[in-house]
This record gives sequence, structure tokens and C-alpha cells, in this order.
Amino acid sequence: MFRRKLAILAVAVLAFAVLALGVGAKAMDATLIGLGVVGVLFAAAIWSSLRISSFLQVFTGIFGVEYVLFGGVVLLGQLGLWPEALADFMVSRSLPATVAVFGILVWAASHLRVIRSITDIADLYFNDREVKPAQIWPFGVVRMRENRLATIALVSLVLINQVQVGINVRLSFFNRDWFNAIQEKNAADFWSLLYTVFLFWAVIYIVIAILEYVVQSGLTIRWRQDLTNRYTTHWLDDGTHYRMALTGEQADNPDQRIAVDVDRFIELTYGFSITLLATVTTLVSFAIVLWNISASFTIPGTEIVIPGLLFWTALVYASVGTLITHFIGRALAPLNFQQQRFEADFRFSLARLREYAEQVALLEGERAERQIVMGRFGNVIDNFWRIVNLRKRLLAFTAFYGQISPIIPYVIAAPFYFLGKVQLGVLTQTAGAFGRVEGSLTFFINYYVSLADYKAVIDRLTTFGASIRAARALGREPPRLDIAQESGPDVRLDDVELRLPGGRAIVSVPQLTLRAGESALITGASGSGKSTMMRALAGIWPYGEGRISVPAGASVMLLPQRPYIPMGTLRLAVSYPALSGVYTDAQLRDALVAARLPELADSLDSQENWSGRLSGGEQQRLAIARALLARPDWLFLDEATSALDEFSEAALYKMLAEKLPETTVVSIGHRTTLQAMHRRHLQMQPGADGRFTPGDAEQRATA
Ligand SMILES: Nc1ncnc2c1ncn2[C@@H]1O[C@H](COP(=O)(O)OP(=O)(O)OP(=O)(O)O)[C@@H](O)[C@H]1O
Repeated sequence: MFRRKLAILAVAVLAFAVLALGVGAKAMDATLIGLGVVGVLFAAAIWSSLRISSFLQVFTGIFGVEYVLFGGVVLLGQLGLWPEALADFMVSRSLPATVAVFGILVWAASHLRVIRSITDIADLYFNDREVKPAQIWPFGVVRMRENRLATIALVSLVLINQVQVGINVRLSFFNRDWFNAIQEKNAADFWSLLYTVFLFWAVIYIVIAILEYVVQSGLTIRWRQDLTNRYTTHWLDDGTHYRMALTGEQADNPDQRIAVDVDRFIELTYGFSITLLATVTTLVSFAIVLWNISASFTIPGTEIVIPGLLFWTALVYASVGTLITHFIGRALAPLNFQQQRFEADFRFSLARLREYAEQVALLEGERAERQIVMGRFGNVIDNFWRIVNLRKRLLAFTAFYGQISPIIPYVIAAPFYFLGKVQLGVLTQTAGAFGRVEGSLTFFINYYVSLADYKAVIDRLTTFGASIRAARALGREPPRLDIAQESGPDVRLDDVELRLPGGRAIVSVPQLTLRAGESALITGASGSGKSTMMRALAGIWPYGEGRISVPAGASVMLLPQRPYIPMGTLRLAVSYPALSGVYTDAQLRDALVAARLPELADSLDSQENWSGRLSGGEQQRLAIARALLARPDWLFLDEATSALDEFSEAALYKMLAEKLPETTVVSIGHRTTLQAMHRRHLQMQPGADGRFTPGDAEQRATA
């Protein structure tokens, strides 16, 4: 997304690396030569990062800028040009090379398949170029491209985390000096360090901690908004959700994917990028501190220093702890994963029971239901106990480990203190740095547990995206069923062959014209493909080939046998699929009265479970009211009046003909009385090959 800027950065990094190599070679300085070599590699990595994910490019960009900045400071120091007054801000000589290594690692990681899956999802947001408003203090409402805002937030969070680590390092030195002052009973230093150093940095730390919380929340909320909106839209657009159900692709529970997985993905991606980066930064910074302090620890009775003694101790200690934790807790990830599944199954069985309350009550199926529900709950509980058992053992170890961790560095360093080799301040700084290094190392074990979860979330979102794409592509490859908009007023089918998802042809239509203004009834044996033909006419059936021509710009409405009624007010239920508020109350009431539902005309604002409350026939009449409001050019009724008595059915057909004179009605039905209400009668006739073909049964003079 910011390719040009990255290209410039690659050139700047290369230029600086060459400079460092030159100065290093002249001064025979190994650190500078190393800095130059790493820089050249890093420049190459940035250059080839021009094609990697936008999300990762942000990190590459930050490390590139830091390499040049920190490297510049180190170089100036080497040349003796760094001002004496700024000596406090001199950075560690290994810092620029470290950030370059981080940058190279990001580039390397971008080639891993799992990282690609992650960045493919993350980039949906980080490539969103839409301009949206955002409330940003103190600027008020700002309008900018979403990807720019996301990048600014991400960069700020990385920098905030790095500054926090920097402050922690600075405070560890304050800690050393402060305790030395205590040991030396130097009251003046004690107070001045407290006021000038500690208070200053502590206040900054607090302010940026709040800033971090606000920026992080803002980023994750907007990210979730964006992804949820994107997935919901792609899932619903173009009837994709229906096709996905048809294909039976591996995308079960879209509700969980949209509602739960998106949220978990963002939380875990944040954890595995920014928090991980902060931890690695802490680890590296305090490892350096610990390494340097180790120089004060000589083997007793000698002046021999074991390089990095304290660092190695922390590493071994944390590794042992991590290994044991892993050994005890490795079964926890699959157990947690299972727990989520069992909980979801249990919840779903309760929700389903609520949905089918009437059938269950009529069949007196409560005992069977209790058995099913409690069986599922039993799975939840069994798994819970397994988790508790495991956690108990894990807790025994981690509590023990947590108790002795703060003691270890003292035990190691105290003998040196008693011998007078190190001061009290160094002793406490050692303990602090040891704790940070050890804490960062054990951080991985904590996140390790979430790794399995993360992988599952990524897989679920990736397969969801893939099956959305597959469903969209369905029916686009030839031979396909073409729906063509044409200038004539009629609907025509030419050489149409309709198939089941498995490929078996069930309906064959060499030629059929449904003439505008001529109502038609389609009858035929159950399973002869009548509904499938209607789905094809409505443009939602993707399996088959041939050509269906529909009048350009004509509106089509299909009413199925069991109408769908959304949750909410009656107003919404009647207006559907138009949005609530599109029709006036008077229009809604008129439609309800005309559809023979006058008793509902005054309940427009009532919020009820309408699909549970209304009878089957009432629900069908509600659907007819929708057709009256929508006034489509073509109205397909697929057994849409089957729950009504014959008298009401006839009255509704008559009313439709009067109120919607411009609408052509095409019905599917089994009752013979329906024939009198249509001008034309088509019957599905079986062919020798098992396919059905609609053909004229008889002609009637009147509708
Ligand atoms: N999504 C699907 N997957 C597999 N088979 C399907 C699918 N939808 C429909 N079918 C099959 O296609 C055949 C035709 O179904 P369709 O609903 O079109 O018949 P119909 O003539 O409308 O039947 P009825 O009069 O009973 O409503 C049936 O055998 C049905 O099982």
C-alpha cells in the first residue's frame, strides 16, 4: 500500500549500510561492519517486501526507519560527533542491527504459509481504501482512508510498546542507582533520583499506557467492524449464502465464523504481532542489560568473568520452566477447543428447541428433548472436569515456579554482594532484569496455548472465505445457465436443462414462453422439479445450462410455501424485503386488509415472534400483502396459498388480479380448483430419461 515509500526506504537503508561498512572498514570496527552487512541484507529484504502483505509492510517500514535512525546515532557516536549533552540518549551499539534482524525476520515470516493465511485476512482491513469518518482526539471527526488510519494506529502501537520497553530499561538503571544511594545512605541522591528520574518517567509511562489502551481499542473495534461488515456482505450478496447451503461446502456455522471467529482473529493477531514484538523487544533489551551486568560477577577468588552468566542462567531457568509447563499442559489446547464446540452444540440444541417449541409440545417430545439437551450438557461437564484436572497439575507447577522465580536471581547474586563484589543497586537491578528476561521467555508458553486456537480460527475464516468465493463462482463456468435481459415483454426458456447439485438432470425445457399478462399454473407430480424451475426463473438456481430470457428491468418476486418472517416489528415483517419505513402506515394497513388480515392492521409496531404466532395460512396471507406492496412485474407463487381454504384462496387470487393488473402471476399448486384462476395450465410431463418437461395441459378462455 505504501510501495513507493518502502522503495525509498530500501534505498536509504542500503545507502546507510554502505556508509556504515565504509566507516567500519576504515576504523576496523567489527560492530559497524556487522551493522553494514545486516543493513545490506535488510535493504534487499525491504525491496522484496514491496510485494508482501500491507499488514507486514507496516512492520518492515518501522524497522527500516529505526535502523537508519539508531544506526545514525551509533555512527555519530563512533565518529565522536554525538553531543556530550545528549549522552543519556546514546543507544546501545547493537540496537540498529537488532531492529534490522527483526525486519529480516518479518520478511522471512511473510513466506510461511500460515502467515500468508493470516495476512490475507488482515489485509482485507489494511487494504481498505474507503474514506470513513473517525473521532480522533483532539482533532474531532476526521475523514480519511481506512487503511491510512489503520496504519497510523498500528505504527503508534508498535512505537508505544517500544517506548514502554525503553522506559522500563531506563527505570532499571534508576533502580540500581536508587538502591546504591540507599546502601550509601545518600539522602540527597535518594530524593533527587526520585523526583527527577522516577517521577518524570513514571508520568510518561502512565500517559502512554492510557494512550495505548485507547488506540488499541479504537483499532480493534474498527477492524472488527470492517471485517464483520465485509464477511456479512460477501456472504449475503448475490444469494451467496443460499448457494453455499446448496454446495454444502466446508463452511458450516457461518454465524460462528462471523460473530466469534472474526473477533478472536483480531484479538489473537494483535497478540501475535504487537504483543509478541513488545515481548521480543523486552527480551532483547533486558538480555543486553543482564549480559552487561554479568561483567561484574567474577568467579570467586579470581578475576575471571563468565560472559553473560546471568543471561544464560535466565535462559536455562525459563527453558526448563517452559518445557515442564508444555509437558504438563500440552493437552490443554485441544481440550479448550473441544470445550468451545461442546458449549456451542449445547447452546444450539436449546435454541433449536425454542424454535420448534410447538412441534415438541404437540408430540410431547419433552422427555426425548431433555435427554438430547442433557446429553450435550454432559459432554460440556465431562470435558470441563478433564480441563480442571489438567489445570490443577499445571497450577501446582506454575505456582511453585512463580514463587521461586523472584528468589533465584537473589540467590545467585547475593554471594557476590556479600563478598562486596557488587553493590545493592546492581543486586536489585539484576533481579529486575532477570525477571523481565525470564518473563518474556515464559510468555511464549502462555501464547503457545492459544496457538492451536489461533490456527483453528484462521482455518475457519480461510475456508469460509474460500467457500464464499466457490459459491460465487458457481454457475459461472460454461456450460451454464444464462439469464439474459431482453427487450421483449415475455419470459422465455430455450434449451434449458436443470440439474441437481450432484449433476443429475431433472428438468428439460426445449422451448417455453411465459407470456406477459397471461397467468399460468404449473402442476405435476411431487419431486418433478417445479420448485427448481421457479428457482431458476428467479435466478437463484445455479445448476444447469441453457438460456432464460427475462424482460429487461422487470421486477420478479417469488413467494414460497413457507414464507420467511424476520424478527422484529410487524411493520418490518410486512415490508420485507423492503426496509422498514419504505411504505407508509396507510399502505401497510391497506395491504394487510386486502390480504384478509384486517385484525393485524393496528399492530404494526408490535414486536413479536411472528413466525411462531401466526398460523400457516396467516403467514401465507402476510406474504401476499408483501406482494401487494412490492407490485412486481412477475409474481411466482410456489404453493404460496396451500394452507388456505379454497374459498379464501380464490378470493385472494381475484384480489391480486384486481389490485395488480400489471403483474403476471405464475403459480405452482396441486389443487384442481387453481386451474380456474389461471389462463394457462402447464403440466410437468415425465420423459423416458427421468427428466420432466413442462407442457400445455389445456387452454382456458378466462382467468
Ligand atoms: N438442494 C438440493 N440438493 C439435492 N437435491 C435437491 C435439492 N433441491 C431439490 N432437490 C431434489 O430435486 C427434486 C425436485 O425438487 P422440487 O422441489 O423442484 O420438486 P417439486 O416438483 O417442487 O416437488 P413438490 O411438489 O413436492 O414441492 C427432488 O427430488 C428434490 O429432492
